[in-house]
Amino acid sequence: MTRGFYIGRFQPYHQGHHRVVADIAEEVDELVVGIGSADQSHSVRNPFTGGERIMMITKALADLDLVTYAVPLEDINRNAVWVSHVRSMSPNFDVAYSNNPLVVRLFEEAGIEVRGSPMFDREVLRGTEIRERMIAGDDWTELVPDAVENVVSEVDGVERIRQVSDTDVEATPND
Ligand SMILES: Nc1ncnc2c1ncn2[C@@H]1O[C@H](COP(=O)(O)OP(=O)(O)OP(=O)(O)O)[C@@H](O)[C@H]1O
Ligand SMILES: NC(=O)c1ccc[n+]([C@@H]2O[C@H](COP(=O)(O)O)[C@@H](O)[C@H]2O)c1
Repeated sequence: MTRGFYIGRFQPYHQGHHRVVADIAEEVDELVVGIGSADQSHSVRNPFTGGERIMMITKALADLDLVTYAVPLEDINRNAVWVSHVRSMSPNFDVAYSNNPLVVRLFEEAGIEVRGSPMFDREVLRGTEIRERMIAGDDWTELVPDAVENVVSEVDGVERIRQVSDTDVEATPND
């Protein structure tokens, strides 16, 4: 039995992540999806809460023939103990999947095997691109699984990211 661990911010969970998970499913029996920066929300870079990202991932992965666990992970301000933090919150895992150089380094220093994954259609399949399209009013829905589109709609996510991306409205002078 092999259990994998795939970490990301998933702001939002998109088709690139989904392709990676489908590939990982060929290599492991179970997968922990670690939702990084789970304490961050309501900003342009991190619009969705940990709970909203749990919904996106749980619903998007429902059809996969793979046991998955979505685990929210708050950031901590000490990289040297981050892997211990992850381990304290996650089911045990045998191999971690990431392309993030800091994450790779921290897991390798902790003696955990790390595997990279190929990038799919990275020109457009990027959280940053999707958030920019939401703000601009361009079509972003084709870049995410249907389940994610539904969650964004349920939480009024497009209106939220547009509102928080706005600069302060000038106060009207009284005199
Ligand atoms: N299009 C993609 N194809 C394959 N892997 C991807 C793709 N986009 C992101 N990943 C990988 O998924 C993991 C989590 O990514 P993350 O949540 O930061 O998404 P992102 O699209 O890079 O987001 P952002 O643009 O918000 O930084 C990382 O290891 C990242 O390399
Ligand atoms: N010290 C820490 O809290 C720490 C260290 C390394 C990675 N992380 C988190 O892991 C996640 C990595 O995901 P990405 O590969 O999508 O950047 C991010 O949410 C990042 O904040 C946190």
